[in-house]
Amino acid sequence: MARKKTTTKKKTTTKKMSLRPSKQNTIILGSLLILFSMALFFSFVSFYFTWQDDQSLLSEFADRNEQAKNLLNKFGASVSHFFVYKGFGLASLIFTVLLCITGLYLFLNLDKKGLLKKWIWGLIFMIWISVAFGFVAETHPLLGGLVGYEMNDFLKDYTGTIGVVLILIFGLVFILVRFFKFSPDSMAKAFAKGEKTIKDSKSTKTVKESINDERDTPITEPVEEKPVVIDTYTHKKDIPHLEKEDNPKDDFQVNVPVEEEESENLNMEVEKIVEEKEETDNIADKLVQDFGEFDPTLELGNYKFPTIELLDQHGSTGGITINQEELEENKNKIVETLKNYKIGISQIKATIGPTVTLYEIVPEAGIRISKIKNLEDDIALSLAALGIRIIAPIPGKGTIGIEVPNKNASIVSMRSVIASSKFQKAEMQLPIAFGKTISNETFVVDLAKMPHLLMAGATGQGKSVGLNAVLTSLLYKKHPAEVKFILVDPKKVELSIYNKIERHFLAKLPDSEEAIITDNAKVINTLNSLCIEMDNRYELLKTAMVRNLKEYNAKFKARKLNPNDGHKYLPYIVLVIDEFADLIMTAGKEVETPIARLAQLARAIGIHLIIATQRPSVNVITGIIKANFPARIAFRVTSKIDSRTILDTQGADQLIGRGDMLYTQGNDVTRIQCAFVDTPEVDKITEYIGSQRAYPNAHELPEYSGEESGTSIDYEIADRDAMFREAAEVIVTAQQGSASLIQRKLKLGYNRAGRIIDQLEAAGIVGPFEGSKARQVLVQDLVALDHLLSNEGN
Ligand SMILES: Nc1ncnc2c1ncn2[C@@H]1O[C@H](COP(=O)(O)OP(=O)(O)OP(=O)(O)O)[C@@H](O)[C@H]1O
Repeated sequence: MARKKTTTKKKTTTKKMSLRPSKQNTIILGSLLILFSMALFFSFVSFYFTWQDDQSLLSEFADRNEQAKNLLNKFGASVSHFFVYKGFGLASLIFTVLLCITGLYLFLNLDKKGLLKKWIWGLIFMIWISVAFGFVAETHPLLGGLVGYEMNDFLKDYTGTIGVVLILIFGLVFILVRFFKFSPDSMAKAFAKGEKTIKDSKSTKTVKESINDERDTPITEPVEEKPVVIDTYTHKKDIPHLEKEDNPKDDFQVNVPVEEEESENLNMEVEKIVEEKEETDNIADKLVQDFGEFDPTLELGNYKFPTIELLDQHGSTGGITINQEELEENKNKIVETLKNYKIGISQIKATIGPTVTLYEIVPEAGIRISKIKNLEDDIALSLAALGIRIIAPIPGKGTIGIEVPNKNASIVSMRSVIASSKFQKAEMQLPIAFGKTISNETFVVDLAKMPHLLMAGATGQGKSVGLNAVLTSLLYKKHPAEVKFILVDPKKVELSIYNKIERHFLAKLPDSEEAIITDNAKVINTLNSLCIEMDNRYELLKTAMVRNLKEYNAKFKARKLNPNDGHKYLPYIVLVIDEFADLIMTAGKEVETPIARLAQLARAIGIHLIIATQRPSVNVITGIIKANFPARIAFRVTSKIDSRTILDTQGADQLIGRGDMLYTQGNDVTRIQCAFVDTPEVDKITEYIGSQRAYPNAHELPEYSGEESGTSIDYEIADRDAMFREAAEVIVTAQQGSASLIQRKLKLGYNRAGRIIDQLEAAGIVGPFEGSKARQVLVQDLVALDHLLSNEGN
């Protein structure tokens, strides 16, 4: 086992390395090219002075006793012989320059767009120069090199001397026009400029003289006042106007066009200077250009999403069968019952859902709504049906709704909701298809928006199926890189089917064997670890200057965040706790506090909680939990009080069970028939996913050393936390040794409060860890504490 683990770890590191090499390797390659080009340059230059002496050594390269005079010894002599003598002669130096430029581009990681152009022009220069030298200095082979000599010879054989001259002139013209951008115009301008600058120096003198001589007022005015006006406008446009109007003299007019021409030329140069691209954003652009956006799914690139065929139809063919007689009968009974109570109906309409039919009635004018509401039980009695719910009035409509269960409820299969286009096309971060509403519409919500979910209902009413529907929805929509689950299952059997996808979708503490947590003590550690993960994620978001996980991941994908600074793609984490009541009964505040903290703060950083409970009593669903779980689902409960505890309103007590549920995310309550997914189906899905290539391990949560690990630590007095004394006073005053108390009173983080508790234990102020109970406080009062602490140093 251990062996297996190490090899897999190695694999991941090599994989990670391979993502980064380009940047480091280009720097190395760049410096290598620069140094190599320098070596070539020195070799070539010194070759001109030493080639005669070294020529005899060329054939004795391997002989160590022989030494060449070239600055780079035999290497220099050989390479230069090849490049200079047998190659391009003096023009070979251009090659070293090109090599050096390439090295610099790589070393400084510059945009390599212009590099190819430089090489093409460099080679054209090399050929032209070597041919030119070959032509003018035929007897000096080192100037033109063998290439120059041979090409010259070749051309001469076919075109004669004049032909070679013409070809060389054409080459020169080509280079001047295309590379140096020479044109007859620009040459003429350059000449004119030369002349004018000479003239300028003369003319400024004459202007000054002429100012003094003749026109005093028209010239002194603009000279003194106008510059102030000019300052507020662009110089280029205003100066000419003023000067032209006021000074029709030739001397002034000459100055103006010269300036304009200069600015034209300057404009040309300005266009070339486009060197702003040095920000991280643009580096990111380049990275995105080079490698594309970061793809978090790449590590499991071949991952196949589960297919719809893995899910059963459960006998439902999608349509709902409702008996027309039943409809008519129910309508008549409703109308009659209401008539008995002197409530007239002006209109009635039925909407058939999978389990219930909604009869919408519009009462006659003047009828009080509360009257109908009070008749709920009577209507139920006359319809002889359980689970009647009256919605008076239906929010957003001017009608009163009466929900009557269908005699033959149809099952809403998970398959039908997963296959629905509403779910398939859902552009949500964490889409969940719960089931179908009363009007037979697939109900899809985004867990990321909820942002946490509380599920409650009496036993056997469909909670576990509901949890499976949530998890299945996510498995059908999300890649293993995008979401991780932490599953807490005190019943040990409900969620164990998800073990198969441990290395794909589950997250766990570093040292734990099982990914699915069944032990309540471990839940505390996991929750605290999640709190650390939350703090870490907030830190990452802060440095990335984004507000939530979505923006963070988008920025990371666009390669704007450097993995070397600790940034990484952050998957959503969904914590599912089945049987929360059990947990809160055994661990109490120790779970409630981290859960509340996570629920309050974790929404922005992609940690979402789903807690399910059988016992919806107030000591389980406490105020603090309720306040932080706006999205709630109630399956059937046994009493109105339970319904109120979950939903803050009654109604859940009138559900018919078997997945009939009420969903609220604030004010509105929606009745939904939960989609049914059976254990064998989930089994097939997890099998399908589990048989595919997985990550080496389950996603690791940050390490959390619980309070129990600190029992034997002997803390030095000097190492104590700055808040140690305050914490000791809080604990002694309250006579309750718990980290969460310190945390609350002193507003400290988990880790710090935990450390202080350890230090208090080491100082003998509190007793050892006692599981879910608070530690015993060993100091009676503040006087005793003072005494203890002041005697400590002695
Ligand atoms: N959406 C549904 N559609 C049809 N039948 C359902 C649905 N949900 C639950 N049932 C039926 O109710 C039974 C009990 O459901 P489930 O196991 O989810 O209940 P539970 O609330 O989790 O119970 P417990 O709390 O005891 O675990 C299921 O075996 C199934 O037959």
